Amino acid sequence: MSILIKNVLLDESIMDVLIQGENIAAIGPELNTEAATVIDGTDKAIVPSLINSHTHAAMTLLRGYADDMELHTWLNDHIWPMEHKLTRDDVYWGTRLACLEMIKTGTTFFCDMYWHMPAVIQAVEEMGLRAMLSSAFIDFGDPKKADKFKQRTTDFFNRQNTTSNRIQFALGPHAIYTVSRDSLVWLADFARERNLLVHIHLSETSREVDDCVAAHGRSPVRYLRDLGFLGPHVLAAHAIWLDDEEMDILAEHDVKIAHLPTSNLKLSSGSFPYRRLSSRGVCIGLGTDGCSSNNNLDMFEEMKFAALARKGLTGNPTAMPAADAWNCATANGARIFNLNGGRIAVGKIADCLLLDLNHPQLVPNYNLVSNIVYSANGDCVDTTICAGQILMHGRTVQGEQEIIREFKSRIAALLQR
Ligand SMILES: CSC[C@H]1O[C@@H](n2cnc3c(O)ncnc32)[C@H](O)[C@@H]1O
Ligand SMILES: [Zn+2]
Repeated sequence: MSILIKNVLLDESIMDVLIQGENIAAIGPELNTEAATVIDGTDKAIVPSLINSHTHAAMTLLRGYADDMELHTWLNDHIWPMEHKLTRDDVYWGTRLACLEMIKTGTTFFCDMYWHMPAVIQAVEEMGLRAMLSSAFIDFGDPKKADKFKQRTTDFFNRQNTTSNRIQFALGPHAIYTVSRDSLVWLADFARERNLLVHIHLSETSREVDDCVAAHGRSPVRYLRDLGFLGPHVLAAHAIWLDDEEMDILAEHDVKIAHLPTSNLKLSSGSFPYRRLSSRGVCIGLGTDGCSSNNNLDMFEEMKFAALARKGLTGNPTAMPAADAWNCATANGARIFNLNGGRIAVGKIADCLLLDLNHPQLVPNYNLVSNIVYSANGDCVDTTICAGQILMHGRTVQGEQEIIREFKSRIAALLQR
């Protein structure tokens, strides 16, 4: 399968871009070649598609279900009781709706952590996206639950769960307050033996830090370091409440971070120390978190919130320039998940977007990155391509109506339980 995109804006120039198979095969001012599909790129810009570094996709099922409260009340009193009722089919349709929303807003890769993993895998396979899927682990300090999750994790990684090369798997210990010390050590060893990424919520609230100091005599980052948990394969979601030494520890261990500005603002979790981490060389990706703490999956909004929150919370308008927000959502995400993408160049994976340069929010076009971060939203995406497959063209995604219909019927059934 080949796609030729003619006369498209790439950086400052009008180019033709040829996609062959899953990769970008050629770029030039006028490519003299044939292709199975030809797209007119006039008045479109080609950019890399967006990388959502941390989400819980099926939480589309809980969009708007519990708002305007802090994390622990939100989780304990509202989200977890409701998640208890979710079936495999709920998660399947919740993830399909999430994938639809991501395709429509220009995201082609997401890092997920959720329940009912086979349902998530099936949804991602069918929707054509790429994903890193983290197998959830929560034992609440109960040895019986710990044994069950260890067995479930071992079985999961001993099976072939997919034949798709678009899907990778990670370990997903939820957080230090929901996973016992023994299990964290077990997971650290398991990750090293099998060369897996470990994805964990970390230092999200001041309460998490206070509770950790009370229980373990040290802060969350020091606790994980002392357990031998930290390393370049660790992805920490949030990482807000850090002192200088903890930032040094994260940098020394080359821990990766998913920054989740909307979730942090909505749950009033705290202010992310972007400059102090990035100046230490820590690789920071951007994510939405789930749809109950955001409440959507639009990474364009996320870039804007990231840049604006930094300025508002620090009083410094240079705190996170547009180019930094863009890099977090593209090249940094590619580095975290080991994707040969994050930019448009020959040999890179064909994960890209065509933005509609006639969309009112993209005119005039003095600076495309400025427009993308501060003006655009997901509606400015005309075409979404992942692994050389066109998932949306002219804002049409195949099967969209069926997904919305089935999703709504799952919600009706869920409310009867
Ligand atoms: C183990 S599956 C993932 C688990 O995480 C919950 N969750 C969603 N958002 C957050 C957050 O910001 N901090 C901590 N936990 C969160 C989600 O509801 C699932 O139960
Ligand atoms: Zn989360």
